[in-house]
Amino acid sequence: MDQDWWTVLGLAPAELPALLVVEGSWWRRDRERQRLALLDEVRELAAPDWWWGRHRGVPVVYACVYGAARTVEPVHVLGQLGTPTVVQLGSCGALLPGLAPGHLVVPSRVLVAEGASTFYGGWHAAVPTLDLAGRLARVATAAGHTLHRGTTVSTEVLLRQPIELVEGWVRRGAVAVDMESSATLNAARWCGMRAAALLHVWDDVVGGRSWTQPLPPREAARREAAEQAQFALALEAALGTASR
Ligand SMILES: O=P(O)(O)O[C@H]1O[C@H](CO)[C@@H](O)[C@H]1O
Ligand SMILES: O=c1cc[nH]c(=O)[nH]1
Repeated sequence: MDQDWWTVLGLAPAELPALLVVEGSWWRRDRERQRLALLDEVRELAAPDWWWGRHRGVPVVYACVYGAARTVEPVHVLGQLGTPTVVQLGSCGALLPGLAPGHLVVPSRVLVAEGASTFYGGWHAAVPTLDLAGRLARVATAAGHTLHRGTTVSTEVLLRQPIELVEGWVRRGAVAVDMESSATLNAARWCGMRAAALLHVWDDVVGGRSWTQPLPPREAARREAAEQAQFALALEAALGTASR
């Protein structure tokens, strides 16, 4: 271990989380309110924005950390402490017609277009743990969500996605773009964790509909419902607990 992270975090070994859930979102306070409602005994660790709690008695950490550089931090630390599993949540932009707002995506492979992965030995792509990705896909489908599996890409910056860049991602087979998944998967492999991602579709990158444009009410409601559902699906898939 590269530091005494127990002391740094203010965490006791008996409290070791069985699961880390990381999420990328601009709306950190909203996500925390929504996600932490499913946990008991919630407290913020000494690392700001890293929340510890119990789900059905099982210790879990939730951190809404935006972008590759931040998402690798809780993975790096909790992975070294012995947390076995991490699930990445967040939104993604569609690179393929047919991915509509509120659909869910479980990446089967994630292209690296961010800067954090190389520090963890990941250069071109990252892969999730097969059985965890499979479980996420199964619980999402069983809950009635429209689910896509395939290659995605994780990029470094949100506001600069010129068409030449996007076309390159599409040529390499990516169906959606987010900003964290490849970094989380590569950092998880570095510290020996099982890892997978569950994203919800927001914008249509190829079609030119930005996430800044309001969606029609029905699509907006479907997107919000998918976003809301993601955390319970992750808990169920990773811990085997049905959502309450
Ligand atoms: O970081 P990811 O999950 O890619 O999400 C990013 O994309 C969203 C907009 O589509 C923003 O909320 C931002 O957090
Ligand atoms: O990186 C991202 C994430 C969501 N939507 C996008 O267009 N890009």
